[in-house]
Formats: sequence, structure tokens, C-alpha cells
Amino acid sequence: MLIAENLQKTYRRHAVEVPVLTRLNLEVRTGEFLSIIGASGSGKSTLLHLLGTLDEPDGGRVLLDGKRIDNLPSRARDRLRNETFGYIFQFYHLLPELTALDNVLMPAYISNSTLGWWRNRARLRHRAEELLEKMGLGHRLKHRPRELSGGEMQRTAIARALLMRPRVLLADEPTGNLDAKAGGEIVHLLRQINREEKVTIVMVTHNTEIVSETDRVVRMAGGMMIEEAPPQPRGPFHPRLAAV
Ligand SMILES: Nc1ncnc2c1ncn2[C@@H]1O[C@H](COP(=O)(O)OP(=O)(O)OP(=O)(O)O)[C@@H](O)[C@H]1O
Repeated sequence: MLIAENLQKTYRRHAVEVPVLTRLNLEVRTGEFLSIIGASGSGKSTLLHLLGTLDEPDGGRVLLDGKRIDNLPSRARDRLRNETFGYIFQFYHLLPELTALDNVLMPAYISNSTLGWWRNRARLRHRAEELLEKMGLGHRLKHRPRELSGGEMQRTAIARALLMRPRVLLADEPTGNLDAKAGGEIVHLLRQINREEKVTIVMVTHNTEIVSETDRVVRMAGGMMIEEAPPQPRGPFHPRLAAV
């Protein structure tokens, strides 16, 4: 459904060129939960930004259901960002002065005209509350981010990403700022969302433990995808450990 074709990206600053993607190809399949791993600086976040139209490639194309999305005019691109993609970041990017509920409603405030928001406000509010409840935060609707734990902030951010019923969730190191337990819970939730809401998920991570929850793992190096391996089984049931 989402295809990166010969993607190229070079950052330029003060006459210094940093080539990040050289000729990157990737196909994300409908409904899958895909992990992207790779060394720091290998271009994982850059790729995620290009897939989600947050940045433009220097060469190559990004296709969604066969249609190019890397060169859309700004209104169409804004709409795609708001309605088709949901974004999850390592540091949550919640607005500190808003409650959890208002943070989740943010995409609706941004996307609707005043009239559209007014007409749909009850439905949207209901959806936001339902999502926060699903994230185990039904008792935190009126809390502000500083009153939430890291895991709770990330779960709020996931609810926000789901508000507009996106088809694709793009998660950039969603567990990078969390301890193992909270991180595990986040990946578990993402897996549940992937199955129940039929959302395709692309997750960038350094955490090789959590990739076992995902359907497929690709590795970036040298500006390309170099490897595709099935996730390793986890826990005490790993055959090698079980044999000991
Ligand atoms: N806006 C920018 N301007 C200049 N260079 C950049 C910019 N963004 C990223 N880079 C450089 O591009 C390279 C790839 O960065 P990117 O963040 O995509 O890698 P990454 O694999 O996600 O790294 P990490 O795992 O550390 O987050 C790095 O060398 C980085 O310094």
C-alpha cells in the first residue's frame, strides 16, 4: 500500500552535505506491523518523515495505493497528514497547557472548519474519550501532561494519533523514552490497535526486544534497506534457551 521507490535524501547545511538515503526501496503491506531498525544516524527518522509526507525526497517517489504522495500541493498534503496518517513520536509532543482529552482532540481542532467542528463535536469528543479509555486512561481525561507518567503521555499521544481513524500509524521510537515495562505495554497496545482497528503500523526503534511483537523487520544501513529478517521469538520459549 505504501511504497518508497529509489528514495534519495541529502541534508545540506553550510556547504556540508550529509547524504542519508541513497537509493532506498521499501514496500509496506496493508495491515502489517513493520519495524525499521538500524544504527543511530542510518536515516530511520528521515525515512519515516518521507513516508508520512513530513519532508520531501530529493529523488525517487512515495506511493500510497499507487498514487504519488511525495509531491502533493500543500492542501492535499495537509489533508493526507491529518486524515490518512497518525504520528507518534519519542517525546510525545503533547501540548503542556491542554488536558489529555484536549490533546487527543487536537487533530480535530486543526482539521475542521469552526462549523465542521461545532457540528461534529459530540461525536469527536465521544471518540476521544473512548480512545483514552481504551488506552487505560479513562480516569485521566482532565489531567495535563505534567501530571502523567511517560507511559501515560505516550498512550495519550497514541489516542491522539488514532482520533481521525488513520490508515497508517508512523511511530518514531515510541518506547525510546520509557523503561522496559512501560515500553512493552506501548508495543502491546500498538499490536492490539493494529489488529483491532486494522491500522498499518510502521515503527522505527532501537529496541530489538520489542520487534518480536511485530510482523516484519527491516534494517537500514548505508542509505538503503539491507536486510529483512523474521522477528525472533521472545522470552523463555526461545528454542535455544529452551534447549539449555
Ligand atoms: N534537518 C537536518 N539537517 C541536517 N542533517 C540532518 C537533519 N536531520 C537529520 N540529519 C542527519 O541525517 C542523518 C540521519 O538522521 P536520522 O535522524 O534520520 O537518523 P536515525 O537513524 O533516525 O538516527 P537515530 O536512531 O539516532 O534517531 C544523521 O547523520 C543526522 O545528523
